[in-house]
Amino acid sequence: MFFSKDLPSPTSFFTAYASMAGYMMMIRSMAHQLIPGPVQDFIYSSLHSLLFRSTSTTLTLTIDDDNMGMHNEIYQAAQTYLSTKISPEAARLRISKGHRDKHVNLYLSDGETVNDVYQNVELKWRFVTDRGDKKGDDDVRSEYFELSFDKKHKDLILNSYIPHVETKAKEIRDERRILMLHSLNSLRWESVILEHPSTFKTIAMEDELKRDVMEDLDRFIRRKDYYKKVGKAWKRGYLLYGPPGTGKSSLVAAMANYLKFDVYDLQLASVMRDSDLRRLLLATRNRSILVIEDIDCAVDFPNRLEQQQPGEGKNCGDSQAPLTLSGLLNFIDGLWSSCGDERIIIFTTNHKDRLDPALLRPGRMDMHIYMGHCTFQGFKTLASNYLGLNDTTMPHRLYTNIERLMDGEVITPAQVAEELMKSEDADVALEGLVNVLEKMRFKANELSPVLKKKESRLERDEMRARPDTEGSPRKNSKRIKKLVLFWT
Ligand SMILES: Nc1ncnc2c1ncn2[C@@H]1O[C@H](COP(=O)(O)OP(=O)(O)OP(=O)(O)O)[C@@H](O)[C@H]1O
Repeated sequence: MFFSKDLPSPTSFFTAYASMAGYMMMIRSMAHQLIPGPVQDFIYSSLHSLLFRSTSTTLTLTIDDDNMGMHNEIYQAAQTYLSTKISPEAARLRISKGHRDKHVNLYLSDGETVNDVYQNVELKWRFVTDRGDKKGDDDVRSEYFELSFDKKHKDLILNSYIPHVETKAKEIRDERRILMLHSLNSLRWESVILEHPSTFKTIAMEDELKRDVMEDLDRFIRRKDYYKKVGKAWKRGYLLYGPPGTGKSSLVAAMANYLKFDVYDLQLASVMRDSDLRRLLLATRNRSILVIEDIDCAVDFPNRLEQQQPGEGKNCGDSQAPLTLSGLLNFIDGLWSSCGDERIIIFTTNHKDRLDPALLRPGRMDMHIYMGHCTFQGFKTLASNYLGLNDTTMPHRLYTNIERLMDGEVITPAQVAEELMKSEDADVALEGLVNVLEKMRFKANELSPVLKKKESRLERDEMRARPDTEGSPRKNSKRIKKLVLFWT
């Protein structure tokens, strides 16, 4: 039991307190002078973690944009992912727009937070701008995200949530991506926005072939690690062949839209030398499709060699050497494909039989795709595109007629499209198509097999006697058609 007479008097209490505080101040200022700053920080942080470690259940990951001098892909992914999760209450946002962006992009600004939920786990993102010790010195500024969540979900977040953020970010980027068409102008790539409407949904092709092509593209995109493992460059080659107007260019555009890849339209007729080709190919970007159209007539390689001036090098390794098919193929298989990722090359031709065997040998083009005349299935796709006729509702009364007349040998999809565009009234447009089909079939039946053979031989001889050159009207009209096609 205490008696009030045992307690110190207020005067002696305050005297003891004052001298104690004095000692503390003295120790503190001595510690400041004697112990170096970093050691003090270490002591403070150790004490802090000792005192508070056991009480905190939150884990905070910091994600900055530095990965040993390279970009940190998680930071980039977080930035894109969070831009779609910004709350309407956010008070400060950053705004930017690239020259290829259609819309402005919004990003979190300093101190702004985003709450997210993943598999019932609550997460909190915060964007931090750290200006370092020197206030106002922009050079020492670092920016990073903080991701906080309950510690017990650490494995889920690292192994499942972060990959989820990366996948979502890729989808968002792909969706936002503006495709470009690069064409040659005076041996330089000139770029315009590629807004071609063709997709795998709108293209008239047999369903099975369409599925095969899409699966092949998907597999190619998925297999980055596989290509690395087997030591092959991550590239894929396609040869599209078939008569004019069967959709080869449309398929190129559909592939570009599907993959969100830019298109480089390499007009070989304007490239005369190996060195120019190398420079142009090395200037192409990843995630792109290189198209060489009409390869059978675009590159008259034997003629180029004949045109070679005396004294000009003949070796394809010589930068002044004229372009040769083997030079082109070797370069595409070698340096070009190994110095970039996700490259696709497409050759198109109306005459596969005229191609150099070097192009056709196994392993050169991974997939040969035949684009043929319009089948009834292809017609239904076009009727849906142009007239809005849906296959699942009651078929149009003329469908039976059209199916009988269209056997995949008489009319091209381009000709069908032309007929369907003549009227917005489905009855009128389809009646027009039936008339055209009947005329075509009549003409085809009229020609006896002997006559047909003779006609195709005559046509072939005529083509041989009139080789395509850069300035020929046929070539020019085709090129103009292509440009119009791409730019509309
Ligand atoms: N398979 C198809 N599916 C949808 N539309 C097609 C198809 N084929 C042709 N078309 C239509 O016809 C037009 C011309 O087709 P496209 O240029 O793609 O054919 P192509 O086979 O590349 O012809 P060419 O061999 O003359 O270059 C396209 O703009 C498109 O409207």
